Amino acid sequence: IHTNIVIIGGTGDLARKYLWGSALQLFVQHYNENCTFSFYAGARVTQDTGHKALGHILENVQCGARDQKCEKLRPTFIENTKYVMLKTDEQYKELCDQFGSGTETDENIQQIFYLSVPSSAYQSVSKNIHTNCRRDFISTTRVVLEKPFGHDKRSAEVQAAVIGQYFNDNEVRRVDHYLAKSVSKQVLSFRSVNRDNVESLLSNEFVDRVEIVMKEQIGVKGRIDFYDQTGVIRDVMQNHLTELLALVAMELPMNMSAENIEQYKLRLLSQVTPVNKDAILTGQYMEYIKEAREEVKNTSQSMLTPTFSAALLNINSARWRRVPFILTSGKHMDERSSHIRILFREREFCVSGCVDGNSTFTKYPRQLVFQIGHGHVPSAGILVSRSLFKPKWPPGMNELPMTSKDSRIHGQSPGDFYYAVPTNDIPAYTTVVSDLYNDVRETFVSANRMLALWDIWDNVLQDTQSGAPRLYKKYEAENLHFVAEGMKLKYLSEDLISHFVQQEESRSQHVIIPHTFRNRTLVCKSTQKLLSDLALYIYTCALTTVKNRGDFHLALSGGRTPVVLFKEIVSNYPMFPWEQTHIWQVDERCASHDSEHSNFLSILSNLVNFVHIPYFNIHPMPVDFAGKICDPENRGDNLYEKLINQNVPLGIFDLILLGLGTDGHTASLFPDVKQIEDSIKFVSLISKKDNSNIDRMTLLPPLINKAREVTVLVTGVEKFDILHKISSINSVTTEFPITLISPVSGNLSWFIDLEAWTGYS
Ligand SMILES: O=C1O[C@H](COP(=O)(O)O)[C@@H](O)[C@H](O)[C@H]1O
Repeated sequence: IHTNIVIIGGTGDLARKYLWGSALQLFVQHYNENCTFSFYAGARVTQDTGHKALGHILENVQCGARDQKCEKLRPTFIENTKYVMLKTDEQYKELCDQFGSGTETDENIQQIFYLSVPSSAYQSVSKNIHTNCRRDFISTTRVVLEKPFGHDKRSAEVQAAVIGQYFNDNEVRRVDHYLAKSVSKQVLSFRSVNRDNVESLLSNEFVDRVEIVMKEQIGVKGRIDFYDQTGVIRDVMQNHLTELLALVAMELPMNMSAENIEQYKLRLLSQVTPVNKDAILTGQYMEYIKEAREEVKNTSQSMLTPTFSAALLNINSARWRRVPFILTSGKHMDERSSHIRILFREREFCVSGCVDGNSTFTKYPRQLVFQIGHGHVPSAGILVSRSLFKPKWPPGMNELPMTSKDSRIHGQSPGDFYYAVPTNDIPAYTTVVSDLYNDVRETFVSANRMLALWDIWDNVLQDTQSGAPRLYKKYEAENLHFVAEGMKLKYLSEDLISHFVQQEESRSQHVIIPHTFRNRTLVCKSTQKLLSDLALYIYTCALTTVKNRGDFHLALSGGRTPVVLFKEIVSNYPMFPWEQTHIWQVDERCASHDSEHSNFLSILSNLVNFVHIPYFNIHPMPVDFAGKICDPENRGDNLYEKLINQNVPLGIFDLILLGLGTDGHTASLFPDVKQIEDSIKFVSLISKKDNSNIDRMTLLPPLINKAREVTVLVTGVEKFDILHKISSINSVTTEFPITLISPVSGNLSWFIDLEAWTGYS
């Protein structure tokens, strides 16, 4: 077998820190004359720059102490590792053309592409691989993806669908490196060899609570931009911690095949009740906002980013009902520890001679701990309270006496535990790469599981985005102690720090963002995040509409705001179904199409010119008849109405993009203009002049309100006042024409940036 491993993003951080070292280990483990490898680091920088960067990385990829086999093979590994510039189709093709050369028999060539690149690049990289690297002689193709797998369920589905255009499920591997940690790997084996003791104990009859913890001492300085979009919930709780929960809580199959394990995990995840806003707390370390100011332009989102969270999860099954699973994770915590701690209820009561350490009586608490990483133990391993039961250890675990400089470990003295550690504590990424090669499926997250994980967290993410997290001091997070009351979590003490910091820095105005505005959906985020969400919304709507109805009729407004949105769509969605999309105009100025005032010119030069859309799918408003601009005799408005009736089924647009003026106008429906009340017509000329003193043509409310989706994009501080005014008007008034917009059976979604929402830039 010859295996080609391409690490795309091969000179980046993850590759430098973990992947190349793991690749060397893989090579040392498997290389022989029948099992050969070529490694490639792919990136967008030039051959020369990339080659130097890779050389530098490989110099630092070293063997373990006294690993002679590795020392001997390391030079061959380096010889077989090359840098390739991967930017264009040709470069991908040239790379993959090399895969077939050599002495191997044709059917024994594998290709593995590790995408160590931002997830926004997954689509274009996947397309390049699919287009240029599919060959008959390749027996196996794998693409490896790192999280984030979307930022909510919907985007995760879109990401999966996009990747699914190029690779089938069997070819895709999604990495959660917590599944590859040596102790995580032993959880099911431990449960299995102790089936008789443990399985009967793991239930609501005996378990008081389960704590799943990932505390880190590092912060996120240098990564604020990423972290503002992620926060601790998306970064680790939705994936690592919930995966750990599944490992301890799933039913244990008799036959531990990969398929069974997957099915049992999916069943368990479907029984976890989606996290509710009362069952989650968030915090932020105090320096975060300062770091954000140095790293990102707009910090209005940063104020809301959680760097700590605690959540109470419930499993709706006979085995686990009413047992609280408490998940906690934070940056800049007092210690580094990741563990699953199962605490059992007390059922025995001491009466005499019960002093700790002196008595043979059961010690409190009784617990089973999977120490996944760090903590106060000498090394990651499994701990069982001696008073619980004497465990058997699965193959690959070594029992050790517990020694520790700390007098208490998880609340017990070290000697009170049975303790075992993995014989080989292999770094997580070494296991990831090895399991990738050996096709060990349990280490990776299937598409179904990824979506099941989102089902648990999807709803609550919106809620946690709207309130400012409680502030805490670095390494001293006493302010975050919390209490579980029924199904709710509450902080134990008053929030004194936030109050103090607000006074000090007049920091935040505690932005409250509800789910709705004027009784319709509200999405409110930093400008960039908002634009990318709206672009994704339009893309998803286009895909679904094309799938269900064949054509996608999109009506676009003019003005400056949509221009940035067009750019977002053009650069992020090369697979947008333009062939099936029809572009219509919401409104137009009475000016020739090559005039700087023309909305059509703006749509043309910022969108249409960058995409492959059939010419006859573009429908400009007819304002210019051989130089006669908006001449009433030409009846351009009637003509456009007719065109719409002929081309848009039932005159129902699939999506209309609107904006909002500071005076409350939308489309070219200006305040108190008589035509905007016309209840018969769909399109009209508007004689009211705006600042530029130019007449307009516009779609009218009866037509707009028939649409399936209407989105109103509102950005910038100058929109704060008008939003405030219309927020409390429930009636329809021509004083604020936006109030006339209310789709009859379609959706109306407000996309408002934080500047417009708060009035602060
Ligand atoms: O996935 C992630 O994990 C790391 C922590 O990993 P560990 O193996 O050192 O426990 C975390 O720092 C990072 O934010 C997160 O994306």
